[in-house]
Amino acid sequence: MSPSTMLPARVRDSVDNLHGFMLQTAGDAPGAPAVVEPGPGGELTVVTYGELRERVDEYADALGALGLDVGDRVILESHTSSTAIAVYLACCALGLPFIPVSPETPAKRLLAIIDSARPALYLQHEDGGRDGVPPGVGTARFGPAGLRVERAPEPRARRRREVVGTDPAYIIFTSGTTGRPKGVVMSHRASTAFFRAVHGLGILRPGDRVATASPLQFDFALFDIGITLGSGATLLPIPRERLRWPRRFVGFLRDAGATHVHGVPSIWRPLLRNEPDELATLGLRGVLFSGEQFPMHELRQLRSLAPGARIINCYGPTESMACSFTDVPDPIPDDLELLSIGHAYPGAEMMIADERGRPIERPGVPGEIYLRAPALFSGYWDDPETTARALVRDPLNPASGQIVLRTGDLAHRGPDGELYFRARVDSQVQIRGNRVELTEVERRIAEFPGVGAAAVTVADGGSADPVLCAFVVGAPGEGDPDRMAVRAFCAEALPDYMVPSEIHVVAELPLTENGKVDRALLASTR
Ligand SMILES: Nc1ncnc2c1ncn2[C@@H]1O[C@H](COS(=O)(=O)NC(=O)C[C@H](N)c2cccc(Br)c2)[C@@H](O)[C@H]1O
Repeated sequence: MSPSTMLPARVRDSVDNLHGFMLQTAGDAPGAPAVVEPGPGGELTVVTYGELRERVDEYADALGALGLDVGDRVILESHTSSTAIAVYLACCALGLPFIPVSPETPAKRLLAIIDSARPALYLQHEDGGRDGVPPGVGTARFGPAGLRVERAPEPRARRRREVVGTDPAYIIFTSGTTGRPKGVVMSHRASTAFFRAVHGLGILRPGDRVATASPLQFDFALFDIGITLGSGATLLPIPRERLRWPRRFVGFLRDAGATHVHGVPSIWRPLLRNEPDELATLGLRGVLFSGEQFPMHELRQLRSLAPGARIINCYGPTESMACSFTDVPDPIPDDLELLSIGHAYPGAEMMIADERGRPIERPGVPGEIYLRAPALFSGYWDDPETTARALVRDPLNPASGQIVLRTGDLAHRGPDGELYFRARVDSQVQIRGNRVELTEVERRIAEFPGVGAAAVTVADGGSADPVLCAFVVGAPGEGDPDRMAVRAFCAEALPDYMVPSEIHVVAELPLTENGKVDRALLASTR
């Protein structure tokens, strides 16, 4: 059933669209809880699927009245919330590509995104603090009372009639290495195909309560929204300020009755260090992590504090949403040094190939991961050259016209064909003429008994070779690791050019907006 807008229906139930996919439960069980979030007074309130659908219809009517055309972009500045989800699904129903940004996004970066995406409308919360949105972009505020337009979008020609499955559903702007933001465009067909395939893995079911830790501008958040609502489960957006206070983080999980926690590995570091006993009493049934490797000591500790929980290692770039979901073994074998990223989700396939695109079959030989899947991004916004480097002809059958994704990640195959992530292709450096994978050095340092997590960067060595710098935090419950002992531990297993010249013990590792370890910042602060 499409929203009751004044316009003729733009989306038919038979056409792939995230709106229909995520609200099917609203039809089956309107009374089921969709989102649990702090209300105006801070107390936890429940928004049911039926209430969510009503909000979506209200926002679709309000947005529909602005005369926007299919394909006109809408930027939403918000944390994850039932209102943000209602705006997101209303945009899907009207074919308005959704661009999420978080309130923490710096003004300069936001202006770069606006300059690139040329949105029709900029939406922020009723009491959002953003100003200075350039003229030419409509502005409005949303809240429980609905939508309030401040500056109407410019009138535009209406060329489109229906939302088509290959139309963009959302655009995620990631911080491109060149500093110019890269917009990853994902279509309705790709994202619904992905969620349908992943649904078969049985990660969630109705009644599960999923605490989501990622900011809205990270596709991890859109994944959590999609897989939770698509499974008829309940989403618990973790208030941002709680993530930084372990006791309040655990308190939220307990008060909201979380059964599952989804987030990048780094969200666990403060909890494991400061509130292990509280964590152990939560009775979590599932943990899903993605975005970076989970340091082995920390993962072992989490495993012991959530006995019986299904812990899933989810690997994949935003350009594909994800490639694989691999269960962490329970128990984790003592001699396990490297987590597998397994095989692609059902209906997709990962293969590895060398620099010249020749497939690699032999176990242990590293190569770049290529993904064959129905759920690939449409391309980078307004950047055909970079797109052509990522969406390439199938190396196995170039003549076929099939397009596969070059992930930019290095991996090798294990004995049963399962993959092991090694590094980003662009994170390899040359030290004294030797190729060094920074991730390999990090992994070795993180094996040292007293180290909880490590990050390795290269600092410009001036005229000489780049200098390997390691930043380490102590293992939970341990003091500062002995730097000389760490260095000796590296020298036992790594060639001398891979032994860090500098080892800095830090209280914590700095994180990016998306919660990953911020290596660029570490490299610049040495
Ligand atoms: N599990 C791992 N082990 C190791 N290295 C990982 C893992 N997952 C990623 N990465 C790295 O992060 C890169 C990608 O970064 S990204 O584009 O910001 N996307 C992400 O991080 C998040 C990713 N889209 C995602 C998040 C949640 C659910 C789904 Br479904 C998909 C990958 O190319 C890898 O280099």
